[in-house]
Amino acid sequence: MTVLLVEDDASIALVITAALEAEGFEVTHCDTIAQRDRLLAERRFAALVTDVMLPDGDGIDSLGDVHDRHGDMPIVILSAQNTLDTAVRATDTGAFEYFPKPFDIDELARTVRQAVGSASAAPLDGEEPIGSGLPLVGRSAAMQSVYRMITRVLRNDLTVLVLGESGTGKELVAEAIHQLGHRRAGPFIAVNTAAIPAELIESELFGHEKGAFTGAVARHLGKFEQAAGGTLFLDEIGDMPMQAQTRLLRALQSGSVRRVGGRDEVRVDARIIAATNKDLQPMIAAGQFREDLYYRLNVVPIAMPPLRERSDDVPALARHFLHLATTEGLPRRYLTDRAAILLGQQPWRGNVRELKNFIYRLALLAREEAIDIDAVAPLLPEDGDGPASGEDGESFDLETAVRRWLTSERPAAGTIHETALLAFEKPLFALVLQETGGNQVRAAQALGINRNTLRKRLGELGLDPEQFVRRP
Ligand SMILES: Nc1ncnc2c1ncn2[C@@H]1O[C@H](COP(=O)(O)OP(=O)(O)OP(=O)(O)O)[C@@H](O)[C@H]1O
Repeated sequence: MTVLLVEDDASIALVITAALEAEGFEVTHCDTIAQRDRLLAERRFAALVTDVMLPDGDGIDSLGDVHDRHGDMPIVILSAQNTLDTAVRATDTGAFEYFPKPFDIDELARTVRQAVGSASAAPLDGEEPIGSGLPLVGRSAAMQSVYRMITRVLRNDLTVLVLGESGTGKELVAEAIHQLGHRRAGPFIAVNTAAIPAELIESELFGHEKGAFTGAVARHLGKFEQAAGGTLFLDEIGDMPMQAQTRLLRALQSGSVRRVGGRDEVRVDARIIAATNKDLQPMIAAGQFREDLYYRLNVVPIAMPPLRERSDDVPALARHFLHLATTEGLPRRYLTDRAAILLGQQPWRGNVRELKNFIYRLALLAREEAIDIDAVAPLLPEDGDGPASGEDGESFDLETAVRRWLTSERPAAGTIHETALLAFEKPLFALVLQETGGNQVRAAQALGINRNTLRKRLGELGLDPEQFVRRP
């Protein structure tokens, strides 16, 4: 993957090139806006990194519609003018990140890597490898705040608390911090504290000595020790029993653990990332979560937005998962824009996890290579809020009715239009006949069809006009 670097200061360009190459990129370097535009017209780049003050103009103002034309190419802007104005102008271009000079060169390189990772859900045109770089997909403003927070903790060992509803990607964030951070050579150990029986939590986390309790046939290293040199991810921290919370707090405070049944304190060298989908504040108030533990863990909070608050990420996520499904042996499929929009309108109460499962199901069941709304709609959960309503209530009702019909009938692909018209005709004719009191001549006139056609269709649909005749 090649990054286009526009920087007229040769020494800065050299340093940035080295850092980007260390991140695994190839770099094409140029000094001017004119060269930049020529290169952009010629080929695709994974990202554009540009200075602002260039010999032939302003690197931001000259961007014009570059972002529109290269929608999936992140733009990273470097500037010596640390004014709010430059920052705002940079953001207006759709830039992924704005770096005031002087900046941390490694952070810049990682941000580019991350930006490319997040843009990697580009349409399946086969040009951009998907899944490289950061595994997190989504370029919404909400996710950019998340990325910014991630970049801030990569070079330190500050404890991170990832908060958010189930399925929003909390574990993925923990993995990203580990993978991109300075502990990446060490292990990433994840432990779901909610899944371990209360009486086993301590031995799971801190280990036990041989004979510490019945069944402890050998010494066992706990997760803290297993994570030495790496990262320990404590998931579902809000579900931890009180006693284990106390032990955990002690370990965090002292920086050491004692194995169950052991005497010695063993120093721990693990970066701690905790996560929960619980709202800890009320739990603290109710005495269910230790306040001091909360402050220990909540050094750097990262709040994961629910998917419904960043629905502009849904199409990219959906396409990303379709691609993943292909790599796992499911047939190659792609989403039409209409289908992607329909997906973006769903509430996704189970967040990204629900969307992911849905897309895998879709990839499995869709018969056509192009997945359009007719393939999506029948699989949508029934309790979904459905597409946003139109201005007037009636069009909304109709849309809902059609969607319900699609869900319940599930007509075979290739027959939907015909089946839908048949399904629609019957109640329509019945209603009009009801209005005309079974008078077929007036009904045909109102419908604007030939009387004989109406009669024939009524026969085919099994509708007896007699039943609508009003009797005194
Ligand atoms: N931004 C994203 N880009 C790509 N995949 C994502 C993203 N967010 C979540 N996923 C995927 O969605 C699934 C759920 O994510 P994850 O397990 O990280 O959620 P979680 O918030 O930890 O959930 P829980 O609270 O239930 O443990 C995973 O398969 C993950 O890979």
